[in-house]
Amino acid sequence: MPVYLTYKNVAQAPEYCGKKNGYALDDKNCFWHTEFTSKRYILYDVNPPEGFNLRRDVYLRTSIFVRNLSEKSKKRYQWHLVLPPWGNLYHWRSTDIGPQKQIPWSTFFDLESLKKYVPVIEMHEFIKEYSQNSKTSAIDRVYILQNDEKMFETGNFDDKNQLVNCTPDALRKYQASSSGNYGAKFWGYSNVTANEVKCLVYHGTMSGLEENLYPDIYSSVMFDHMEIPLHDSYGTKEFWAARRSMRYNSALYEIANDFSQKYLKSNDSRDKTELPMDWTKEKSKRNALGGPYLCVHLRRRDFLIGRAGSVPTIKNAASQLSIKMEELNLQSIFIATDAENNEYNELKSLLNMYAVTRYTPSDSVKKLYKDGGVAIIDQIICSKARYFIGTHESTFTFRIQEDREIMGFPSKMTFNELCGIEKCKSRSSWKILW
Ligand SMILES: C[C@@H]1O[C@H](OP(=O)(O)OP(=O)(O)OC[C@H]2O[C@@H](n3cnc4c(=O)[nH]c(N)nc43)[C@H](O)[C@@H]2O)[C@@H](O)[C@H](O)[C@@H]1O
Repeated sequence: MPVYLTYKNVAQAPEYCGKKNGYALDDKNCFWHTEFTSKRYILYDVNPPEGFNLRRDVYLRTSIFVRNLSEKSKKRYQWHLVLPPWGNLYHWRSTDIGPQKQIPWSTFFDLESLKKYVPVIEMHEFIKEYSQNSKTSAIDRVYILQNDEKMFETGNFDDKNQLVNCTPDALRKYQASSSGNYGAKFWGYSNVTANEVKCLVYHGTMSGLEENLYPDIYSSVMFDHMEIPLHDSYGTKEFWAARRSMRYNSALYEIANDFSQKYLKSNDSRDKTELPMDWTKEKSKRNALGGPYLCVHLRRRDFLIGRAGSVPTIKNAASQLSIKMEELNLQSIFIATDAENNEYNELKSLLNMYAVTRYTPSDSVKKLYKDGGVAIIDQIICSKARYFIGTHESTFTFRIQEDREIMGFPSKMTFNELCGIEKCKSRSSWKILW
């Protein structure tokens, strides 16, 4: 992609640029200066093992960063955030629904809502828009962000933003071709390449990345390992505005609502869980009642190994849930879980004095919305329960808690966790700010 703005002023354009109608043509590709002259694109990717719900948090950090860039640049540049397609996540194990890759954000989220916070475009739109007449979209510069490994040795925790030589290991994914162009198979697209790849040791918050953008030179910059920069504004009004813009695909709400009406006697208007269509019209409230059921998010699988102390046995979970059900005088329990069937069945039989249910998607729902969509349906159902109890330090649980904060539940009905086999750990409760 040529650097449109640099040569927009013909007087400044190098001699070797062709000139036409008072504008300069790019020397390499002879692309015309068109309406894209001030468009700038930020792309990003995340460490492959990270799960769906941490990735959603990385999106929040990045969207706040891009929105701030737009505000600072005062229309000189139109900053756009390119949404990295979803795919190949470790936890998405269903094999009967075809490959789960290059999934656009619109499968899971409502793009119009996201756009009310920051201009976003899907990767496939970017490829079309950016490549113009060319066969490939070459991102101008890619930064591979790296942690400062020496920080703990030296005890120096100052912010860091330092270009370093890339090790062959860091560059493994970015093989350079004989033309010097890097073809990384970005998200599996063979027509997306990079002109330059740099390694950057980074320690600090998102806003510090700005000094690496050089928008007069580059029109597209990508950051790999975007999970490394920290939030500038975690828990602030700005954070919550970005979070509120993350409404789900309306079809997922419909599926979740149909299920809760049918099996959990839930109804938005009676349960006071209605929200305005437009998230910017939402107002602070604490009167949500929720449907007459308790929802538990029971995280298993890798948590049983990596976080064995902070998750309960099935027996113990059942006993914690029965105590709560009695206290709340409820009859129905909804279980959101990644547990194996035998664990779910054991829990269900231990709780046989209650109506225990979980959401099982039809084949067509699975095919259309994949494992990510099914996870969101579980999250929506939990977000509307009278009482929610989650799993310690699961980002899946955190996202449900945030949705409940937005809907206006009393905090004590939301910030609850199952105690693990060791002991109950202290809970975090990040309350909404308006
Ligand atoms: C400690 C870290 O924890 C992180 O997990 P954690 O935050 O729970 O949450 P996630 O990062 O979302 O990863 C968990 C994934 O497992 C599935 N999953 C978990 N619980 C449920 C559920 O109740 N219903 C459905 N439908 N699916 C569920 C779902 O695909 C979800 O994205 C891991 O991603 C990291 O790799 C790491 O292990």
